[in-house]
Amino acid sequence: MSELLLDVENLTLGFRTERGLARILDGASLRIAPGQVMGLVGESGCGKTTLARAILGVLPAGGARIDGGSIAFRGRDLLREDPAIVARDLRGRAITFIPQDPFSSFNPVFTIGDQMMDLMKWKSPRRKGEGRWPALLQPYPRARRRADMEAVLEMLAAVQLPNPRAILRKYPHEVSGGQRQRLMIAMALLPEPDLVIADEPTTALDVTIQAQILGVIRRLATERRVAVLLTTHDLGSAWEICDAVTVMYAGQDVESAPIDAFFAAPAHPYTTRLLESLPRAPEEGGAADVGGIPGEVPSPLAQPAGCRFHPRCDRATEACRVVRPEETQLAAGHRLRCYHPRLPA
Ligand SMILES: Nc1ncnc2c1ncn2[C@@H]1O[C@H](COP(=O)(O)OP(=O)(O)OP(=O)(O)O)[C@@H](O)[C@H]1O
Repeated sequence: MSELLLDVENLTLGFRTERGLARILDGASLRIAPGQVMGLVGESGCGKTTLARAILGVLPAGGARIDGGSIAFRGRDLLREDPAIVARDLRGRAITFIPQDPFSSFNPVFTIGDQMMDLMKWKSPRRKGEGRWPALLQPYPRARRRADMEAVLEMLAAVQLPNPRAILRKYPHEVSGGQRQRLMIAMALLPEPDLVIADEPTTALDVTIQAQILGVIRRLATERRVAVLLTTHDLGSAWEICDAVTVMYAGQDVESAPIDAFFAAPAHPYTTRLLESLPRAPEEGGAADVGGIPGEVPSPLAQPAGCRFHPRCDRATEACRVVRPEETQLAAGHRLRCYHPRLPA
C-alpha cells in the first residue's frame, strides 16, 4: 500500500443537524496512486463532495464531526497532523482544488492577473525560506515574482487560453465560463501539486465546453504526472478522463475498479444499475426514456443496516440486511463489497 498517494480508510463523519447527527460518510474508503485520475461517482447526496472536502480539510467549522478513520496523504494522516501545518504545507500546495462554479471563485473587483499573482505570492513552488513575517508585512521578492509571472504565462498557454497577457488584465466578468474554468485549472496546477480535487468541474458549463475542459484536465494530469480526484454523477465524464472509478452509495464505497473493468465487468449490483440507467439508443439495447434506479437513496438520519443498497437490490438475501460486506479483491485494483456480485460467466 506504500505506493499510494492518498489512502482514505473507513472515514466516518457526520453533520450536526436540528434532527440529530446526519452520518454522511460511514466507513468510506478511497485510494489513489500517484498520477492516477480517479473518478468518484454515485447518485446525488451519496457524499462525494463531503469526502472531497474532508480530504481538502475544508469541512464546515463547528458543523462536522469526524468519528473515525484516516486520511493518509503520502503516508501522513491528515486527521492527526497539526491543522496549521496541513494548512501551510499541504492545502493549496500539494493538494489543490478545481471548484464547480468558476465564477463564484473569483473576486469580481480585482483583475485576473492580480488574483493569480496573489495566489503565487503564497503558494508558488518557488517560495522557500522567506521567513515567517506577519502576512501583511510579507514582501514578494522581485526575482521570484518575475519567475512566478513566467510560470503563470506558461500555464495559461498550457490550458489553451489565447493571449495570456491580455487575459491577466481582464476582470473575471470579461471572460467566458469556459475560460474561467481554464483559469481555475491553471490556478490549481500552478503550485505544482501532487493531487488536484476537481468537484464536478464542468457542471456549470454548457455541454460543448464540458468535453474540452475534461480534455485539458486529462492532458495536463498526464503531462505533469498529477493525480486527480474527479467527483461526478456523470459516468460519461468518468469515461472521458479517468484511469479508475470508485463508486459510493449512501456514504460508503461499494466498488472500485480500473476504468475498463468498471464499464466492461462491473460486479456490484448498484454499479450495474448505475450503468444500465445511462441513456442509450434503442438499437444499443438501451431504453430511450430512462427512469433511473427504482427506489430511493436512504436518508442519512435513517440508514439501513448491512449493505445499504439491499432495499433496492434484486439479489439481496438475509446476510445483506445484517452486516456490511467486507472488502474483497476481484483483480488488480478491482475491489468490491458485495455478498452476491455479478461475476463474468
Ligand atoms: N453542512 C452540512 N450540514 C448538513 N448536511 C449536509 C451538509 N453538507 C452536506 N450535507 C448533506 O450530506 C449529504 C451528502 O452531500 P454531498 O454534497 O456530499 O453529496 P454529493 O454526493 O456530492 O451530492 P451531489 O452529487 O448532489 O453534489 C446530503 O444529504 C447533504 O444534504
